[in-house]
Amino acid sequence: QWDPNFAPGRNSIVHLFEWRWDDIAEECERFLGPMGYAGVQTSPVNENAVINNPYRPWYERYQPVSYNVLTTRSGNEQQFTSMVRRCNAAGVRIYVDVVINHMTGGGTCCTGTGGSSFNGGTKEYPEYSARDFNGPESCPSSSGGIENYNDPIQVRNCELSGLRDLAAGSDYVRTHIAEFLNKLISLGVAGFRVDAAKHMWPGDMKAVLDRLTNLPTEHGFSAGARPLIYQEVIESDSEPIKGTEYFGMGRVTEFKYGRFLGEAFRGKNMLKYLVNWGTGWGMYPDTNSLVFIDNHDNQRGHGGGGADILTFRVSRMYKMATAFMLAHPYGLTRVMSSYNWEQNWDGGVDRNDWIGPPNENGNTLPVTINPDLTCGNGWICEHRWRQIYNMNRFRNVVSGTTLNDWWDNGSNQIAFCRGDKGFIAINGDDSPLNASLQTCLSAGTYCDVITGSKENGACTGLSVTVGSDGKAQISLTNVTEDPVIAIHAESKL
Ligand SMILES: O=C(NCCCOc1c(-c2ccc(O)c(O)c2)oc2cc(O)cc(O)c2c1=O)[C@@H]1CCCN1C(=O)/C=C/c1ccc(O)c(O)c1
Repeated sequence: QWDPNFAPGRNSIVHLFEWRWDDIAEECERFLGPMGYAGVQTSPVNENAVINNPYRPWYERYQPVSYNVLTTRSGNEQQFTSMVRRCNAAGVRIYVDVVINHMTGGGTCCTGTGGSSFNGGTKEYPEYSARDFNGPESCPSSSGGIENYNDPIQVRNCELSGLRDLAAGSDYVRTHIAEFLNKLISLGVAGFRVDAAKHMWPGDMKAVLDRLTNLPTEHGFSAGARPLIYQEVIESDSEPIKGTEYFGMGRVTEFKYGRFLGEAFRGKNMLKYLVNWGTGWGMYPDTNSLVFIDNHDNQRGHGGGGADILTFRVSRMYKMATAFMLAHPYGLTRVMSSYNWEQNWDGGVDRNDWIGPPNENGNTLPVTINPDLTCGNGWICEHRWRQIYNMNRFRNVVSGTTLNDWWDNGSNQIAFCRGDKGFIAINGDDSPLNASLQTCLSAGTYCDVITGSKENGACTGLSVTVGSDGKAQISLTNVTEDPVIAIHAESKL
């Protein structure tokens, strides 16, 4: 269902992509809890195929081998269980990325990350055998693979990029998947990101989710709470399958969000048009949508969104777009937290888009924290960038308010209030913004949370003086590092 089961006062999920369980547990206690983040999306927790060619790619996590063996390069069941408890105790929920549409590739063989044997060729896995998979009787394509994305039957019943396609119509498969998800719920997980949901019949998805238990009260959930579900559906204007088919089971990833914001902040669309951002732009209703600037797939240049997706590599635009996302009331927000890899552009394609997490001989490196609170060992930690973690707090302070007092200069300078709790101004023009604007805040001096924070009763960055009429002189040159000003009720001196 659609409610994230967040602890009070928290609003955003962070995708700690490929992080180890021990590191997530530490991060919940030392950073995410104290900074007011609401939850973590983890990488898949169940055993996956060990792929050595290319060497241990990120997408090996998306080739399941077993549901019963919770051992991956992020850690084992004991470490996962401990992490969920520690994060829940810190007020941070855990959402697991679950891959339930398929198992490994047909050519993949023979050992999983937990040591299990399997054979993709013969469709033999520890818990599944050939009869549990779709074959020619249900897949209409000659190759057995998805050949035509305009045929919803092929998209659901044929093999996605060669991956063995589970027959989710079978009672055994539905029950086995539900047992896997219920095991995770018993460990304290608050919900699931359902990978490749577009490739599952909505009816099969519903049959599985109807088998799920309530969230256990001993993990701090209210009685009768149901797991949050958000389903990955990469829509395309030309494809018949739409996210709305999946609204009945939970939220759906809204890929238009990152595409449109990428276009706008890259200057392909004027920021003034963001005045009706949300359903006004044809995006899903607020309660059905899970929104993000980029994700693990489209930050690599493919998947839903193409070349306009903003990532950590274009950090100035990325921070502007993220500030807008976290300030705006629309959608359940997810912040991407990436690792670095050296791109190798060759004819418009990154030949290195497969590269897995920082590692030594396939063992994922721990996340190290530098004295300036940034991460080392190749982890980018966007969620630890001051402009982003301060805007996460902004989102918490303004929660429950609407968007009001929109202002723009007719092109790329915009500003708006959130009730009487927060105010943001963004300058996307190549000329300075210098105007007296309505901030909707009470008179006083406020710390700008983009250039700094309010610490020990003082502003470490710029401060803004609001008059008794709620107006303030907002001055944003276009050459500053971050052409954004944000102030809120808790950044007042
Ligand atoms: O070229 C590739 N794949 C073919 C084009 C991308 O198609 C895939 C899509 C896909 C792409 C676009 C769509 O509109 C769509 O409906 C599905 O979803 C997947 C989901 C998985 O769990 C595992 C996969 O291997 C894929 C996949 O290969 C490379 C090599 C194998 C993995 N992979 C990839 O590119 C892996 C991509 C991938 C993996 C996990 C994800 O959650 C995801 O969104 C994409």
